[in-house]
Amino acid sequence: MSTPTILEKIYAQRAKDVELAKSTPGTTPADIAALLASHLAPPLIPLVSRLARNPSTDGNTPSPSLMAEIKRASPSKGPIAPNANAAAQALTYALAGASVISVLTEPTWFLGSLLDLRLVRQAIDTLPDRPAVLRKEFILDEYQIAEARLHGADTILLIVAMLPVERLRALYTYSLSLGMEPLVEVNNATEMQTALDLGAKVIGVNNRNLHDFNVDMSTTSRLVDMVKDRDVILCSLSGISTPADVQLYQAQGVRAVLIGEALMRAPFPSTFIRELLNWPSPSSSSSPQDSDEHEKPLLMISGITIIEEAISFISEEGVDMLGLVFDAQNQNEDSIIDEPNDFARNLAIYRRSDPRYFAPRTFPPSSDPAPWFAAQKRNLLATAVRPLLVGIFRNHTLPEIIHTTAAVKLDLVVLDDSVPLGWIKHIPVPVIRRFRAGTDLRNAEIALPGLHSFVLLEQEKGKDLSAVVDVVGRGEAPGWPMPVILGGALTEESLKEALGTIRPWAVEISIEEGVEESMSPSEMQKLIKVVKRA
Ligand SMILES: O=C(O)c1ccccc1NCC(=O)[C@H](O)[C@H](O)COP(=O)(O)O
Repeated sequence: MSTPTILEKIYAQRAKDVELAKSTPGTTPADIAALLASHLAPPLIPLVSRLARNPSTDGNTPSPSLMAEIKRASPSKGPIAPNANAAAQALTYALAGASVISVLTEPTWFLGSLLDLRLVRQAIDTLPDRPAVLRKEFILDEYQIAEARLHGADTILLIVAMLPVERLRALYTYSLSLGMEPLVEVNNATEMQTALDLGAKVIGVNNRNLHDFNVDMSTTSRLVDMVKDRDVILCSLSGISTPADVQLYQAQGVRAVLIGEALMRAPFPSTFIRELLNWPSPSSSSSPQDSDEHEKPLLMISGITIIEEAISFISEEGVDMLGLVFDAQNQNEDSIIDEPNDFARNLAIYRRSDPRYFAPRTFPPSSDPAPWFAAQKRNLLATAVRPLLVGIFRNHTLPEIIHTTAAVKLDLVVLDDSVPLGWIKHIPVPVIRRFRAGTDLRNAEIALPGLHSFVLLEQEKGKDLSAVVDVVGRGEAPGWPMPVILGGALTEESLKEALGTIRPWAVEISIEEGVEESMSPSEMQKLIKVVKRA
């Protein structure tokens, strides 16, 4: 009897692993099916269209898309990066422009897990154009496909060399039934024909022979002609580590490259990715308008409670956001909260007479990948409507907030950090969450993506800026400082210092009377000047 190859060994071990999982209470096939039927699998994105878009499709020969792999170890190389943080690595790949994150979930030889898959999905879930998540696995049973879907994969791998054709077809069909177009892996012309006969839309040629570990970079080149003029995305997998590898495949019509080891070993994966794929750095692809807007902070005047005051501020040039206070415990005649319909009527009349509200909408100049808060800021900066109406709610119930937001046609809502985070999903406009910078913010859910869109840090009288510096410095992702709106008790000096160091993207100046941070009209004018000159 011949010694089993590594692929045969992995197959045998995985078959045992699957049987064990299937017989474990809580993860039986019936359990997984019930969880899927309860809508517990997160939403999918389609692999084909995600792969077809890449960060540099402008040129005549578009760059291949990147499928970036999380690979702690391998049978051929042993440990590569055993202590890697799968979620952080995936976020880095995504922000560098990867179209797919490939997650090896095999535990024995690759040190992967379903937890890695789930964490990867979670880490990139709130990115505006997130990469697809691939469960890179030795799939031999429908059970593994259902597991993949439940844990957040958008696609799975099917290895032609490992499966009898009928099994391959059954698994392919099952994956499609769950909405996932698989990546079908081949290593020679016979396997390529099998993949084509299957109707696979995404075919990966593995340059590595999975029986003997031999890596032959011309494997992909030899099979390119078999997919010419077909509706197939051809990918090249394994052994890719230099720009020359990518350029050669690009010239041959390869549309995606899957890279594991070289990325896991790169000290600076983002830079490495840009060099490898010859992608421009994100800043140079942003338009001057974008960078100019980023430098100049927006001005938010808040604390307005009276209808006439609001209308007069709206007509004033230079105010970007207008904060209207709705305080359920402090109502008086003519206040906006008492007469939201009056305000909405007046506002509608005003808006009809103001050409700014009919200015053509501009769209974000750049579709560079960005994490949640940076993307929210970018989207807001792209809106032509100024001033944006911001409702500052105090002591209200959720239904009251929802009703008033609609009645007054608010663009944004400010909520205190004491308000339950869960409310945010139900409020129909983006939410600014206000935190007091004087309190201990280390465990506050400031940079939690996916709920509030913006963070307002309220400076307290007599305190230095260290708490704000800390929040900004910790950032929302590696290399991405946390964008903040700065408000509260600001002086000319502290504001100048903040604009130079923490660079808030907006400054809130409150004219509300009777609160600790209220200021005289002359103080307010001084602060406005500082913001406008920034
Ligand atoms: O990588 C191995 O040693 C290996 C051995 C046996 C079966 C599969 C194996 N790797 C899986 C892959 O296909 C690669 O992880 C993937 O293509 C990335 O390759 P690389 O860029 O060379 O890490």
